[in-house]
Amino acid sequence: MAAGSSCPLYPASSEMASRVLSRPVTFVTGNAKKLEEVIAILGNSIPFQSLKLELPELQGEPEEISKEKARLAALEINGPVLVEDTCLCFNALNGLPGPYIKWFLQKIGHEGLNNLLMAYEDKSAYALCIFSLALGPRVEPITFVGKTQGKIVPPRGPPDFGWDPIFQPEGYSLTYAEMPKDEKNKISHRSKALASVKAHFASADYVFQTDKPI
Ligand SMILES: O=c1nc[nH]c2c1ncn2[C@H]1C[C@H](O)[C@@H](COP(=O)(O)OP(=O)(O)OP(=O)(O)O)O1
Ligand SMILES: [Mg+2]
Repeated sequence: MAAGSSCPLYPASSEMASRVLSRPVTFVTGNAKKLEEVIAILGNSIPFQSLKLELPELQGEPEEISKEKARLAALEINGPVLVEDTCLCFNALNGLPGPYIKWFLQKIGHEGLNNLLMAYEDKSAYALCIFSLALGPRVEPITFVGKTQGKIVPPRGPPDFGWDPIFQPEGYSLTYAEMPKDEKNKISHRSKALASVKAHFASADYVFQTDKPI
């Protein structure tokens, strides 16, 4: 879903409806696994490049955290950027750990996350991905949200990406970690959000001046 904002772009000429971006969008993340998935899901649909950068993250509501990341990234890059923030939300805990999942995972691991739900019958959870696109440093970011419902289970599958081993999406008997990558990428929070990003680019009619030096 795109929470709208006006586009700041400058038309190439007054007659042209297309919007010209000075260069391809830079996807900024410090997480190589996220980047792998974004590359696999986007394919050639949007011209983009990537930059590995650890951005400071606000505390607060997921959408604001993601937007603020985009603002900081756009300032850093001085151009169009795409970032995302991912949450893992436990229904029994009213959505926590949510955006703080990275720190929970780091400190208490898969077992600790399961233990958080020990006192509750309700093990349901959802994975939430919020992409923010900022077309430049002075432009309000636009957000795109993807959500996948599931439940928290004892870890199964390779532990190579975050909380994948403990998240079993609804309607599946495998955890994200046990699924073949292309299967996860069909149903994941990230692919749902990226479907909206792609739709936005398909309808926005941007023109990329890829010949310009960065
Ligand atoms: O599909 C996923 N499957 C499993 N784990 C995942 C997934 N997506 C993010 N994760 C992990 C990474 C981090 O521990 C936390 C989100 O935190 P988040 O701030 O969004 O990611 P990050 O700091 O690793 O990268 P970034 O530089 O883009 O902020 O959940
Ligand atoms: Mg982060």
